[in-house]
Amino acid sequence: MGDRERTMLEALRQLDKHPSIQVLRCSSLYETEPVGYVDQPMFLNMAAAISTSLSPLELLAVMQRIESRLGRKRLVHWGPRTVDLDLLWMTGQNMNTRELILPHPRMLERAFVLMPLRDIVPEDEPSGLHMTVKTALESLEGKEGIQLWKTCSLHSGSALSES
Ligand SMILES: Nc1ncnc2c1ncn2[C@@H]1O[C@H](COP(=O)(O)OP(=O)(O)OP(=O)(O)O)[C@@H](O)[C@H]1O
Ligand SMILES: Nc1nc2c(c(=O)[nH]1)N=C(CO)CN2
Repeated sequence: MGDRERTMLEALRQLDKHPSIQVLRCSSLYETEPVGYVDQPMFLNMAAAISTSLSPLELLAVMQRIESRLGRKRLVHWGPRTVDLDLLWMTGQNMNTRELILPHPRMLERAFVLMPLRDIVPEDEPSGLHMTVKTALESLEGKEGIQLWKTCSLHSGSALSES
């Protein structure tokens, strides 16, 4: 909801500003048809690769603080929201607790996750997933509901900008 692109890039800037987080790569932005609860406007989705010394739960807490600072509102399950930050996976970390499941349990079913991920995950990168992002994407339907919105790149000095 709201200025989706601006909110998303601000979330990324706030992550990068954290002393223990560095945003390494970010995908293009994609406009995607809503999945799950379909009677709502299009989403913008993107993926970013970060490096961090934080534990998974510490990172999740940072992400949730950023969501609330940016005025996250969600009135309907899987419905419209201002911003939603999900942790997809962390190398070497598998967990299944009430607060955090890693890798994210629904990521391989979601073209709106896999298309942006494909931009930033090298094809041969061992991810800890049981299949590559490319294979998962090939086996999915519904990719037609996803359009490139804007390319996005990281520039030197960690200033995030679009082109
Ligand atoms: N990998 C994960 N990334 C983010 N949140 C997670 C993860 N695993 C479990 N959670 C928990 O899920 C809770 C609900 O998250 P949220 O409200 O963002 O769900 P959602 O984005 O609407 O749905 P979905 O999880 O299907 O994308 C969070 O409070 C968090 O504790
Ligand atoms: N297109 C799209 N649909 C969704 C999304 C999303 O990020 N993009 N997130 C959901 C729950 O997190 C539910 N449905």
